[in-house]
Amino acid sequence: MESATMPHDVAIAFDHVAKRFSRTGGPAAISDLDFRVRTGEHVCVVGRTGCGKSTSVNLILGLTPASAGRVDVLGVDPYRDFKRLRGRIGCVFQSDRLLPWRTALDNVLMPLEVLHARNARTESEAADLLAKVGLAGYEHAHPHELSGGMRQRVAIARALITRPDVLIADEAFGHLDEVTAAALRADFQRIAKAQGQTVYQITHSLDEALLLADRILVFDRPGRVAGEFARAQWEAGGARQPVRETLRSLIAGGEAPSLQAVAGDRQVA
Ligand SMILES: Nc1ncnc2c1ncn2[C@@H]1O[C@H](COP(=O)(O)OP(=O)(O)OP(=O)(O)O)[C@@H](O)[C@H]1O
Repeated sequence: MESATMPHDVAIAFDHVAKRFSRTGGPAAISDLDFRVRTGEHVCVVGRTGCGKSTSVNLILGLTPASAGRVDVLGVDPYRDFKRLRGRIGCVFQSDRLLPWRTALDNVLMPLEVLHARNARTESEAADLLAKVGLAGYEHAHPHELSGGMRQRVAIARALITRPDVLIADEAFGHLDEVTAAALRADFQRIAKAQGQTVYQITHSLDEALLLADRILVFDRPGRVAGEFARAQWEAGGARQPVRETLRSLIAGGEAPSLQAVAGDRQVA
């Protein structure tokens, strides 16, 4: 069902969402998540282990229902009406999840096959995408012939092949060596920005969040937003390190010093 109240410039909305896995009570995985992601915005979510980051991804993907509140993705309730979101959300996870018996090109084309949209034109688009992520010439390689970083590049191309409105990345670069991760992050951001995609990215790396995000959300246990920062806040002269420290403090679950106080300590204008 189309949401009547969802503004057009909002791609993802969590409206006081709670999630419990046990029907008989038990602790909440998410207690009260309330935030919006604007169309075309790149939001990175950070937070300590068990604060509900992956559960929020599963809610966006309609894999599990909210216990209370409302999740809205592109004006659609993803749990009740996921068929309306098919092809509109691309995902990259920590493990590449490639099918080992398929070539790189055939792995990229998988989402289109599910949509019955594989044809000569889309095959050529898949080859172009592989080239965009630096894999020209590897179209017919199988996953076992590729390095971990190359396999993750195939997974990124697969996430992009349907030209999704929303890209989800859940620890997508976390297991790669720093040089490979840096190159992949740059390509991922360049392509997503060029295509105007909304990105919802989970990461454990503050450097990654500060590099890629337009806005950073800090989650705390059990599943609530403990703080948020917009790029302008850490790009202001000298503010990057104070923001970093505030993020660290929020993630640790301690009392977060006010950003102004931290900046003031360091005599930041
Ligand atoms: N299918 C499930 N059944 C029961 N409990 C679950 C399930 N999935 C997650 N949880 C619980 O929900 C809470 C949040 O888990 P989640 O995986 O979303 O956290 P996370 O922030 O992604 O953690 P991490 O950073 O370690 O990946 C945890 O307490 C976890 O044990």
